[in-house]
Amino acid sequence: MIPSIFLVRRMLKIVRDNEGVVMKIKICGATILDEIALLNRYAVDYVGLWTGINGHPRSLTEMTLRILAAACDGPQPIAVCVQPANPGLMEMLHDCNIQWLQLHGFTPPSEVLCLKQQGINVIKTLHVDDNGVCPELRWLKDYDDAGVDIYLIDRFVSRQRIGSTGQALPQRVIKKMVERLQGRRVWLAGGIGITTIADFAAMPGVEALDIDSAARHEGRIGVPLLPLLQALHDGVNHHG
Ligand SMILES: O=C(O)c1ccccc1N[C@@H]1O[C@H](COP(=O)(O)O)[C@@H](O)[C@H]1O
Repeated sequence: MIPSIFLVRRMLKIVRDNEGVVMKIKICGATILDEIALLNRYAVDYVGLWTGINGHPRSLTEMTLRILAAACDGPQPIAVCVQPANPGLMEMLHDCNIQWLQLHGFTPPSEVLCLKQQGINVIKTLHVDDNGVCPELRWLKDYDDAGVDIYLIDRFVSRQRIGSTGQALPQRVIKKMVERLQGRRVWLAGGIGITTIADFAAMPGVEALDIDSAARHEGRIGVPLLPLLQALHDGVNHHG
């Protein structure tokens, strides 16, 4: 049976109140106000808004970014980009009152430092393949020194398909990466869905789960979200 929105909100409050098993949720790639309204209602923690990604069907114009960010009532908006080269980016984020920037490309530590000096919170994606190879690890200390706030582990397939693979990394690879990142804030993305979310519900060292594909039905964030949150709640209870 599908629980009511009120029950889901109560469940999520329990997830958050239950010390030690809190798991935050980010839903990525909202493009319309109806999606933001749903994420507000379900008390999701973060909303990813794609911006400045040339040729991406869900990359937002500045005006839409501003409207969607302003509509976030609870969830914190995160601008998600691949190359933060646009000189007006920081001004735009400031105007839109967006305090978080997810760098999903191969931005070097020197550029991260520049962005940090302009006062934005940075989430740096770590591209990890199924063998556990992650090119950014070589510069981990430089990223730390540049001031990366959060590291996001995502499955890497190819430069032609840099995100939203809808496919998970092997568990042993995730565990090894989380160990390697010990002492840092770590988020996890890549194929988190209804059948796997419970496994990640209380994963030590992971602060938030980042979901795109599995929250969508016919391209829109919607129907699958409630069962996903229910499965997360069940997972928290199971592990707790
Ligand atoms: O989806 C994309 O095409 C994309 C483009 C630019 C930046 C990020 C992108 N996707 C990211 O992929 C992960 C997880 O996706 P999934 O749950 O495996 O479908 C998420 O962080 C998105 O921001």
